[in-house]
Amino acid sequence: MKKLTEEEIYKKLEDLQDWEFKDEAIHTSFRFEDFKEAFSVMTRIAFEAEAQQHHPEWFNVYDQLQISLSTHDAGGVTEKDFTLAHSIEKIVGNEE
Ligand SMILES: C[C@H](O)[C@H](O)[C@H]1CNC2=NC(N)=NC(=O)C2=N1
Repeated sequence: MKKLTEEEIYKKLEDLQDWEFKDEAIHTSFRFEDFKEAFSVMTRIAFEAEAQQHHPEWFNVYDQLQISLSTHDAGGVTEKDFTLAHSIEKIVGNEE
């Protein structure tokens, strides 16, 4: 999969709320009601990641979840990262 240019990445970020491009990856963070809510969302994301064969780098403490997406083989951000990002937004209820 082809690594996207910075211009392409910034254009695609316009369709995602609260995601940013930094260090060859796209990043976001969420805060939930509690740990149960956070881990429940993480479980749903995990199943979707498996289905897409594309997996998040993430960090969770209690009700907080930080997510970074990149494509290792490409050494940067590809279409696959944006596909998973939009799936994550749907799972958390920010997108239809
Ligand atoms: C073979 C398998 O599809 C690859 O190793 C996948 C697995 N999940 C992945 N996830 C992410 N985020 N980036 C990758 O490059 C990647 N590669």
